[in-house]
Amino acid sequence: MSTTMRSILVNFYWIFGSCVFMILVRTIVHRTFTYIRQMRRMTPLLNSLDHLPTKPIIGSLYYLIKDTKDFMTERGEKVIELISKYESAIFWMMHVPIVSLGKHEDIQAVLNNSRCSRKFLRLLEGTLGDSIFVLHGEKWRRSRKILLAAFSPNRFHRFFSIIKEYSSFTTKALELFCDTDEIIDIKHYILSLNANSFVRNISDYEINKSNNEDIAMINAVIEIARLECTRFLIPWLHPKFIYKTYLFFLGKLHLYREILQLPKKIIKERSMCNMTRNLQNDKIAEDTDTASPELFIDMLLQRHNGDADFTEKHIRAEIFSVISAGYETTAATVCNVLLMLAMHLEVQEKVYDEIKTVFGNDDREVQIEDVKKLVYMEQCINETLRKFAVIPSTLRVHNEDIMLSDGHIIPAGCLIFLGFYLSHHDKTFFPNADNWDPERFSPERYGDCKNAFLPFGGGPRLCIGTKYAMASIKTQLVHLIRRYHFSTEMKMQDIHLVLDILLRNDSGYWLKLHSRPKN
Ligand code: HEM
Repeated sequence: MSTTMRSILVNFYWIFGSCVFMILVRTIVHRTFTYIRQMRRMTPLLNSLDHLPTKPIIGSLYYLIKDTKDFMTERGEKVIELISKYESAIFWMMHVPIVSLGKHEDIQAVLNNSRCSRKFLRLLEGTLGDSIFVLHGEKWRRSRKILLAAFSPNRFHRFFSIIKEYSSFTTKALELFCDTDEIIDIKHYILSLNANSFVRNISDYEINKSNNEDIAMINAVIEIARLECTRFLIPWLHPKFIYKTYLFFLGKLHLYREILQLPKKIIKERSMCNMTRNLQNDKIAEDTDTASPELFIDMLLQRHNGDADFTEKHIRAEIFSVISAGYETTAATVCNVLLMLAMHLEVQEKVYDEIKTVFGNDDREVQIEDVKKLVYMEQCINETLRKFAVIPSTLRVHNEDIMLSDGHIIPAGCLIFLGFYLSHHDKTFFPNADNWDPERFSPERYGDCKNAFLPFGGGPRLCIGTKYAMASIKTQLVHLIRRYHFSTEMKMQDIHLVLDILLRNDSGYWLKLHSRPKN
């Protein structure tokens, strides 16, 4: 290399290096000043709220780590233990203040405030991309409109036949363990039932059990939820670069590639299928262009065709988000209900009697009309969603001050933690809240606790899958309980709850299956 060339290169490196350094210093200085300015305004308002125990620098995180053998699995209980002592309180995740709300009036006031956003979820961009969870404003409205259309009750007929198909397949697969002494963890069967039926419902795609990639994506969703939660609790992991380095050292970077494989395959297979159909039949092509398509994936593809800004990346993000929001929440609820029924045999018999009343001695298929008639079963599902709120909390940010019911003010820009779990354990509405008692949701008593029961959130961002989830859970339970009587040796105190984005039971769902008398 000539000397001139070398000196040009050296100069280039110097200039480039200095620029990067300047940008870095500018960013740090800018962030520090913004933080100090924000804190100056926030501190007097925050000081009027109760404070969770805090240590310098590390904040309340110290109390989550203290006496903890495994931060990943024990933090759920610790967070709940810490914040459940207060109706509203402030806790510091290192330098970030978070206001925790547990009173339903306050939670609902924030949920109903359409100006509260989930900006913090930008953190999850790497995982969720530009999907409904991360979007706001007009883009969020458009995404929500598509999802509401895709999951509207007039499409339930199609959903039902798929859920029925997989439920009866699972019921048959469990035959192997019936009337044996074997105790099985039902979770794997229920997860697979829900993953398969959910993906088929949104896209017609069949998860290939022999294909490791499909299964890897499903498993990766669970692991990523745990990692993202750790990232949220430790603000030093918020910058993308640091988080990626952290993942690299944990050997977990591949998970983020894995989760996109299934959406990619779904899009490819569906696009090819639509192309073949259109070639074969021009009439169908016309229909797909004008009418509202049947499947969620087709709705996304239609939008993709008519909107240059809605790229394939957006479709992947939407598919991934809806799969992660839909299948595991529903599966966890089915498992929780089965475990509760196995622990409370007299309640299980009442549910069985109700199934017999609705279906008679007939082993006929479940119809949509049947779902409404399963009133007592719904009480059991609601009580389970109360006690084990699958989504135990959510977060919001607001750019204006908010006044709480007790007159305290949450300053603008502060992260707000909405504790559905705390509201579900409020003793004013749910006496003996630790007990599992479906009678709380009996028609006579439901009015007393309705407002404090928020398993699907509320306000403009109310869960889109509320009706779908309830119908799906009931259908699965009918198939299983009609065929098997469940028992367990597990006790309430054996259930170990782990918190990430969902609240999971980490101890498994260990059940024994006994056959019911055939009609
Ligand atoms: C038992 C099952 C389920 C529970 C407990 C549940 C719970 C929730 C909760 C609490 C929220 C509000 C989160 C927030 O306000 O930040 C939510 C939002 C959402 N849920 Fe569900 N969900 C369930 C099933 C489903 C299903 C089956 C779908 C599939 C369609 C779904 C799709 C969504 C979507 C897309 C949102 C975001 C809505 C938005 O931001 O506008 N969920 N869910």
